[in-house]
Amino acid sequence: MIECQKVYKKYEGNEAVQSVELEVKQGSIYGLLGSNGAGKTTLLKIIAGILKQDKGKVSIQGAPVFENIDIKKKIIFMPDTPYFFSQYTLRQMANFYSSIFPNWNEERFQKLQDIFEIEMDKKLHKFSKGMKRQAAFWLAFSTMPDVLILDEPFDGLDPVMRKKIKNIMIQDVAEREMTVLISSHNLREVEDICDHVGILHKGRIILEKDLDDLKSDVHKIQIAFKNEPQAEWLREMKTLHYERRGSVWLCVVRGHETEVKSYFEQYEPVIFDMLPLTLEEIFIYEMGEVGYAIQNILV
Ligand SMILES: Nc1ncnc2c1ncn2[C@@H]1O[C@H](COP(=O)(O)OP(=O)(O)OP(=O)(O)O)[C@@H](O)[C@H]1O
Repeated sequence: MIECQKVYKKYEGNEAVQSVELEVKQGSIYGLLGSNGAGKTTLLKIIAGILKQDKGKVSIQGAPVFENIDIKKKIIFMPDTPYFFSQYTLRQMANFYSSIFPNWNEERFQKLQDIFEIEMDKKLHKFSKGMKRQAAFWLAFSTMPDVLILDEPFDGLDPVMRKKIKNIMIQDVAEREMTVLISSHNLREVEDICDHVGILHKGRIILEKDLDDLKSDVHKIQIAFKNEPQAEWLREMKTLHYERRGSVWLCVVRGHETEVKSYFEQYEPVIFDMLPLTLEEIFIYEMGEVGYAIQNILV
């Protein structure tokens, strides 16, 4: 659905996006994570066809996006600061959107009044930051987009509104296979809705994973023995981390659950617990392995 091949963009000597390969499948929600200045906005604008890459290919539904009006009618790009015509009300903005987006759904727009807490006939520039964000989502959802590209979309929204918006998004993904690409510098903000995540660091994707694979593949083990095994007992395991707390070992290992279990059970432990890892822990261990600090996206 969304495909980037070796995408590169430079601003006056600053290589903002470097050889990025990225694929977002139809009906998937992809979280693009990265610290400030990582290149997220630049990449999203390239994908949305607002900026042109210097090198590489970008396509949506198999077609290049830049200057492609037909594709752009099916995409919504929501910038980190929503933009509206300065003197317009939400109703007037809606009329404008309906003239541009052929799939505009007036019935849905009316229905969403029950969700969003903003007045339709008040000028948008008088709204607070969070209300403007609500208005942007209201308009976006009413265009029935095939692809939603969101730059830091939850900034300024209260927790209740975040939840409501995430629910509508998930519903659209489930019911009509909408594809979503969300940038964020905060893993916790997006981990409950994304099925894929990619981490952008200094213009490069340094990690890309399916979240279910990630969660099912990494395990935290607490283990203790009556008779301690030989010093190199963990050598056969793909170990991301281990430490000893008194007589109990804490190990983070990668592998299939059954294989991991049978490996540890051969040592006949007196304590053996497999504990779930939070996504945050998985990232810390994974990234530790490739040698990058990612504290910024885990705040
Ligand atoms: N218009 C521009 N002209 C020159 N350099 C730019 C421009 N826009 C972005 N950059 C640079 O490109 C790099 C990537 O910026 P970008 O805005 O894409 O990062 P980001 O990951 O979205 O950051 P943030 O999380 O802070 O919004 C940064 O070093 C930035 O200074």
